[in-house]
Amino acid sequence: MNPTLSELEAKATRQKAAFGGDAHIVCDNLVRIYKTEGVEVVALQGLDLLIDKGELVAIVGASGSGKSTLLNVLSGLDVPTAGVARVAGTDLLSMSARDRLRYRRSVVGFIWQQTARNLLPYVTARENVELPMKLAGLGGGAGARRERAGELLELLGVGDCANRKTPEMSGGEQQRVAIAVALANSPQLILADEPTGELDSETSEQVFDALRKANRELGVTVVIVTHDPLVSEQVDRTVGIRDGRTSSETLRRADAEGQIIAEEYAVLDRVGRLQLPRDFMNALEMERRVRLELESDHIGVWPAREEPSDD
Ligand SMILES: Nc1ncnc2c1ncn2[C@@H]1O[C@H](COP(=O)(O)OP(=O)(O)OP(=O)(O)O)[C@@H](O)[C@H]1O
Repeated sequence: MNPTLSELEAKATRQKAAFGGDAHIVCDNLVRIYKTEGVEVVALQGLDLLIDKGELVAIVGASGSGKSTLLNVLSGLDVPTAGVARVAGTDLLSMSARDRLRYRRSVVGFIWQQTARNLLPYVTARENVELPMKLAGLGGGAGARRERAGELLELLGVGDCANRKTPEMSGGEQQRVAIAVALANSPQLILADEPTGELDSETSEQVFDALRKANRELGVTVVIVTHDPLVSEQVDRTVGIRDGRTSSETLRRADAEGQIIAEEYAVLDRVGRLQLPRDFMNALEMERRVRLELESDHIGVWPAREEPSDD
């Protein structure tokens, strides 16, 4: 017997609910199209991504691949054109303006690459950290806010900068204070767009350590967009984005001797699409079509056979 319309609807709803389950971040077929002067740019082309609560994930990809667009969507700064984007159960497409403000103030914390964009220049580090609590009406009274700001600065190794104004700190110190600012309202998620981009390698390491500390000690989920191998090679999972889609994932784990083993995977979406690495395709001159063969434990991918020519 054919299923009724309501049975089909129930099935579709079940399938929709199943994707991502209770993952902390769910992006399902996410699309973001920018329109400027009649020209459309598809920055995200059906991106799928799941991140669990408490993960520390790096996002990498060539310039223009859509990394910042994704981060802007997750931070609530930008609204996607279509698809699903959900963080901690909050649907980022259907939020009211009021909910968006609340989301940006208390669910996510954001760190920009430009140190100057993260902090107010004319107040101290401690006052910078107190400010988001004050604006959100959180953190108790002035005394409690002051105490929390001090604790966060200590945790991130910049307790001695508490009474210094922004220009009186190094770039790395400013970024660590920026992490404290982002953590002020106890967010569930920290997003950082190239947080070590303007720093030398030693200072980058201190900033990355501060993010790792926030992740491990406070249990905050951390997503970092980066070109910095120091960051992308030290997280448990690195997600590669190509042409507005997740294309690869590198997972790292320690073996029995404590050596870190990194394995790179291509991402398979729900309808079976995957992106072959461009250098693999170039090496075998694969274009337009490939031949697939199902083996007992893998699928073989071969360049298409040469078409016999007429002459
Ligand atoms: N506000 C905008 N208006 C029009 N097009 C935009 C806008 N923002 C981004 N784009 C375009 O969307 C695409 C993705 O940009 P995005 O900034 O997300 O890439 P990215 O991977 O972060 O690059 P980069 O590493 O250079 O920062 C690019 O083609 C970019 O030109």
